[in-house]
Order: sequence, then structure tokens, then C-alpha cells
Amino acid sequence: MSIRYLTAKLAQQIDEELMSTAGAFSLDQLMELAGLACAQTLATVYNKEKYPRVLVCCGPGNQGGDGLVAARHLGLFGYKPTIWIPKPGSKDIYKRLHAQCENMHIPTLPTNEPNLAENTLSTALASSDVVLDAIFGFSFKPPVRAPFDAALRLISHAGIPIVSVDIPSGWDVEHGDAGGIGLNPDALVSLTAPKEGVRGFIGRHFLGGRFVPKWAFIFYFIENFA
Ligand SMILES: NC(=O)C1=CN([C@@H]2O[C@H](COP(=O)(O)OP(=O)(O)OC[C@H]3O[C@@H](n4cnc5c(N)ncnc54)[C@H](O)[C@@H]3O)[C@@H](O)[C@H]2O)[C@H](O)CC1
Repeated sequence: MSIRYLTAKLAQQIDEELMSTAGAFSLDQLMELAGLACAQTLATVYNKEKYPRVLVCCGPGNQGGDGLVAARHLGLFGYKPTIWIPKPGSKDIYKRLHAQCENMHIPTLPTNEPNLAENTLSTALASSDVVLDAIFGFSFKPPVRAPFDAALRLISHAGIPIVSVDIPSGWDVEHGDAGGIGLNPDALVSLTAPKEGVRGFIGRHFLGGRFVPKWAFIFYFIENFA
């Protein structure tokens, strides 16, 4: 099989193109599909009877938005999601997605005092069954800054399954877990356009044999993208 890999820059360009050409998808649409795919993946692998308590860890970028959408769908599927979001994104879409979760009474862990982000995360991990890692996606640039550096260590050592969105958080998109604190998820959901999927992160790290999660899902959620 001949595989051509996407660079982080190209992945961002595809994203921009999807939202700027004629008949473009809006960011809201893409994020809704992405977040739903994440929730469906988690539900496929970790059933709500055995793994009801999902800790949804959200970063400050669009991937954090995917996490908020996933939290809402997980709530609708009958899970008990809790959101950890130490640096909420400033975009309007992010605020709306978070408000939607609050309207559904999905709890958000308090993180507004020094060290609280870490302490609350630690406590929450101890009472969770599975983590949805929506911290960093294809715009991550190492090294990991606080409070996410400590958070990644806590999540890694929590001893509960991890489902990562797009790229395991802490991994350099092109060079893998170069910093040594990236997550090693049990399941990975790649959110991408058709034909580019296996050429992206999964192609580079999974098919290349450097990263072998138990499960890997590729969601081709934009069917007419060429
Ligand atoms: N492919 C698609 O069609 C879609 C993908 N989506 C998801 O969006 C992310 C990419 O989103 P983006 O906003 O570009 O970036 P990130 O979420 O990766 O985060 C950027 C965010 O993180 C901060 N940051 C970067 N490096 C560091 C660091 N070392 N330490 C701390 N913080 C860092 C940065 O400042 C930004 O605030 C993609 O992976 C998909 O998950 C969309 O849903 C749309 C559809």
C-alpha cells in the first residue's frame, strides 16, 4: 500500500479549505460531526453500564470544542460526563458549546484558583471510568505548557482507559511523543476527510508501527471532499 502522509500544516490547510470553498461546511457543522463521532466511538468501545463516568478533558482550541460536543452527546446517550476545561477557548462557538453543556447540567470541574486545575483533575480521575482526551489536536506545538503538562502526567497514571481525539495529547504531530509525556490512549479517533485519513496521523504513527492502540477509528465525516 502506498501512503502519503499529511503534515500538520497541510491538515490545517484542509480544515481551512473545507470552511472557505463554495458549499463550505461551517465550523459548527464540522465540530458537531467531530464531537458526535467521538461520543459514538467511546460508546462503541466502553459501554455505559461498565463505564458510566466519563471525564471529558478539553483544551483551548477547536479540539476542546469537539470535546464539549462529545460531552453533550454522551449525556444524551446515558453516560455521566464531567468536563475538565482549565483554559476555556475565547471563541464564541466555544462559549456556546459550554453553555449547552451547562444547560444540560453536565458538571464542569472548578479550575479558577492556582493549582486547583491539577487538584480537581486528580480527584476527578479517581472517580471516573474513562477519559476522553480532547486536549490538543493538529495545532499542538511542543513543549506542553502548564497546566496541561501536569495534567497529562496525572491522566497517564490514573489507570483508566483513555480515548484520544485525532492525536494523543502531548504528541508532536509529525515526530510523535518526542517530549515523553504524551498520552498512550487505548483508542484513537481520527477526524478527517476521505482519502486523507490513512495518510494522516494514523498512517504515520499507527500503520508505521510506532503506535499501536487497541482500537483505532477513522471517521470520514465529509463524504464528498476530494
Ligand atoms: N479536521 C476537521 O475537519 C476538523 C477538526 N477539528 C478539530 O480541531 C482540531 C484542531 O483545532 P485547532 O484549534 O487548530 O487546534 P488544537 O485544538 O490542536 O489546539 C490549539 C490550542 O492549543 C494551544 N496550544 C498549542 N500548543 C500548546 C502547548 N504546547 N501547550 C499549551 N497549549 C498549547 C494553542 O494556544 C491553542 O489555543 C483538530 O485536531 C480536530 O480535533 C474541528 O472540530 C473542526 C473539524
